[in-house]
Amino acid sequence: MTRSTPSGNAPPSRHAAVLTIDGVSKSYGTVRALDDMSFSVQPGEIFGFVGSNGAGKTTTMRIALGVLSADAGEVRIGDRPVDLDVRRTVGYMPEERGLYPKMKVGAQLAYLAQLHGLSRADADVAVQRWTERLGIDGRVGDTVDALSLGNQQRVQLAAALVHDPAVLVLDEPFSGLDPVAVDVMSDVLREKAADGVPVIFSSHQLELVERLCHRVGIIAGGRMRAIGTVDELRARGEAQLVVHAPQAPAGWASAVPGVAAAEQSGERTLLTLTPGADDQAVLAAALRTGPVHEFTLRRPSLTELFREVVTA
Ligand SMILES: Nc1ncnc2c1ncn2[C@@H]1O[C@H](COP(=O)(O)OP(=O)(O)OP(=O)(O)O)[C@@H](O)[C@H]1O
Repeated sequence: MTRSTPSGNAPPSRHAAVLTIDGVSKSYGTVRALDDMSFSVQPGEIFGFVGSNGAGKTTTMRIALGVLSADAGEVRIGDRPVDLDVRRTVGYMPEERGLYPKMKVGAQLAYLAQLHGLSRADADVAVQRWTERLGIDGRVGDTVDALSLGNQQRVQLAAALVHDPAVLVLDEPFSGLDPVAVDVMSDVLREKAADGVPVIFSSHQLELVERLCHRVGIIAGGRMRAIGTVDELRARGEAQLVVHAPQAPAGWASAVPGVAAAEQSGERTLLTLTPGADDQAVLAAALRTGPVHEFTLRRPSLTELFREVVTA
């Protein structure tokens, strides 16, 4: 029996494609929406794309799908530029949504699956599978406009998934979903990623992004301002310490080396450290004032980092 090794000689699966945005620029008239945007999303990676309103997220995603052309730069899936054939392998959820309101849910999903190359029989199986998974199997006979907005969004996600895409590009897929639907959507994205699909989605729900994404890109003014795992990004932010030293006199920390700022609140002090500061020296200084009941390193949340990055 022959068996391929994990690192081995097996042919790459059809999902093993990197999504690469390479030096993409785009202007609408005089508005420069994207300015030399570059990043890539690996197979199996969930990439969160965050930025203020108008930062360029939708423009990037539309160019990634090939529905909008770039002025400069290129998008590739694997080593292939995005053309019509490659587009059919992408599952896309547009921000403006794109369903036919008067068409029945089941028929519409089957039609979209066939547009992406599935046979009628395979399309029916996929529609059954994804409507069940997304909790809308009871609505397949209804027209889209008879559904609530959240359920329309579930249909929209089903539309992005019915053809078993090799890449998922989702523009604000979580907006307007109830907490149960958020959980279902999150599970689906994790499953697709575990199956080797590169997943990119934009969102303003930063706690969700922090929880779900392997890596995050923060964009502002059409440029990538920060990119990395959440831990990497948080490590770049200012380190802060919460110190509970009840006998410490006011101003005890101001002369401690490595302390850039100190803010006293009752018996606790919030210290902002200079880069590379020795927290153990700070602990020793705190202990010289008496007992220390709490000494906690605090890193900024993604929301705090976001504010820092987009206002810089
Ligand atoms: N069709 C268009 N015509 C003119 N300007 C546009 C067009 N589409 C987008 N823009 C401009 O390009 C910039 C980027 O917009 P884009 O929609 O990509 O941002 P976004 O990050 O998706 O924002 P949001 O979070 O609000 O959805 C903005 O300044 C926007 O006004």
